[in-house]
Amino acid sequence: MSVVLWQQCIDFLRDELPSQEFNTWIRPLQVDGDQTELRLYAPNRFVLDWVNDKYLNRVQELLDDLSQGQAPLVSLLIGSRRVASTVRAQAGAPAPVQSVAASADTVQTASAPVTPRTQVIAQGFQPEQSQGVRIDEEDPRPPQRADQAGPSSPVIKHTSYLNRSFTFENFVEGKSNQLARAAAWQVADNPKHGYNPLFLYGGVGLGKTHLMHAVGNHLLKKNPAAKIVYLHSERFVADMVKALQMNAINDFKRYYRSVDALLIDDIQFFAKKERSQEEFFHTFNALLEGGQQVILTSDRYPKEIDGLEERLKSRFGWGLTVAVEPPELETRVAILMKKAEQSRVDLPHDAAFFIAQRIRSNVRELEGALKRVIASAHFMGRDITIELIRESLKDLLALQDKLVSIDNIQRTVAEYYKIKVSDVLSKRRSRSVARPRQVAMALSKELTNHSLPEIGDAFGGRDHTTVLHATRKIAELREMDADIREDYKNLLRTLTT
Ligand SMILES: Nc1ncnc2c1ncn2[C@@H]1O[C@H](COP(=O)(O)OP(=O)(O)OP(=O)(O)O)[C@@H](O)[C@H]1O
Repeated sequence: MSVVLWQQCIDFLRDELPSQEFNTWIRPLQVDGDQTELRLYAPNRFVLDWVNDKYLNRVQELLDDLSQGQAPLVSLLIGSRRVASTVRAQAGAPAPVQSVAASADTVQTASAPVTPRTQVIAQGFQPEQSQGVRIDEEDPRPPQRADQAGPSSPVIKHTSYLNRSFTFENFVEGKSNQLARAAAWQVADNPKHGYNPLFLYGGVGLGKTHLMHAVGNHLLKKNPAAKIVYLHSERFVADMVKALQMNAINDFKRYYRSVDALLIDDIQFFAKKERSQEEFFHTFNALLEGGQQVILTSDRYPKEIDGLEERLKSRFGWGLTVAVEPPELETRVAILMKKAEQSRVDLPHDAAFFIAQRIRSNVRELEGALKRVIASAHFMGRDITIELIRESLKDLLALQDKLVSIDNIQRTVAEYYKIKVSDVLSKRRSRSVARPRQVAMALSKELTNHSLPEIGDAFGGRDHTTVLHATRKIAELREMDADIREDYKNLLRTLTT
């Protein structure tokens, strides 16, 4: 009964919270219980503390409302270990918190510290030539470390593929990546915390790979002998196929199970590759059981990756799953300033602001634009000014302007809210039309270089004060109303990528 109640409760939370928050904190909670008790299992302490702090009161309120005052006792636990608090949900009453004794745990174990005595970093597994193909699903031999693998071991190229410039120091923190950075830092600095696997997800070029490498680099700094393996998931698949062809699958298994930390990028590429998923599943389990750290990235939330086995999706949720969002304007400016500083280039603040205002899609594009500007300044022997930026990014800026015309914004908003463009332009004042119109005006102000009177004109000849009012109203609602916040974010993404 309490589980059913919980399902109803999360439906409300899904509506109330921005999807990133919901996915990070509420979705990973597992649940069981009976008439009198509802047990919520957080995958680790980080999630537990956060949920306890931020959402438990609301959960109690909802449960109380839904059960008409008959809410069950709510316990928050890590895995199956009772480490936190038991909270009696009572309508209208503040939540009393009592300590509960610890019981034996079963699930999440902390990852081991990086073990010394292994060679540096290898990008991937290189099988020796051998004849025939024999596929052993399970290798009965215990995993060996790469340096213990003996003369018949695969040839492992000890080449560093970690990008040494992707460090925490070079990573600019902002609202959009704060949580991901904090989680990555925890893993890097204190791998015993048990955030294993760390799963970072988000759109292209937003810093997932950078953060992943930052963890690897930090682990290496603490222990230069650690074996940190970074690779793209396509490389894992290719290695596996090669190992199968060369009858070296057991070496493959041993190799990947011998690492101190395995960093795999863009795991959405595993989708629909069943054999690779199978192999990865065993590797992943072996590493987790051995307390070795796993870090994964993907372009979307794991449960939303089509063609990925359920058991993998569910195991990814054992650790910590965090989103990296597109950076907001201030962070984009800070990133540009940082990159310019790294290149020892003098970038005036107004020039950085100008670029950041126009290039909004992702950090990779932002970096690309800055590189072009720096190259132009260098070749022409000129300082970086807004004029120089306009010249060197002419095509890019023209494209951006074209993409985000007021027209396009009106069409996109109308489509999003399932209303007609003519409604957006009309004088109708009903909420279902007026709010989307205000959103479209606010987006036009943010995404185009048109003045308030020009925007007013484009919206059926309205006064500039109406546009001003709309932008202020939407800014206020984005702070207070999760739906509008989410809508605005989705529309921004659609219009700028
Ligand atoms: N917050 C940041 N501070 C500094 N540099 C950043 C930040 N975010 C991203 N970058 C830079 O942007 C570029 C792209 O980042 P990265 O490769 O990590 O993106 P990604 O999210 O892994 O994208 P993809 O999914 O395409 O692999 C890198 O050069 C990285 O250093």
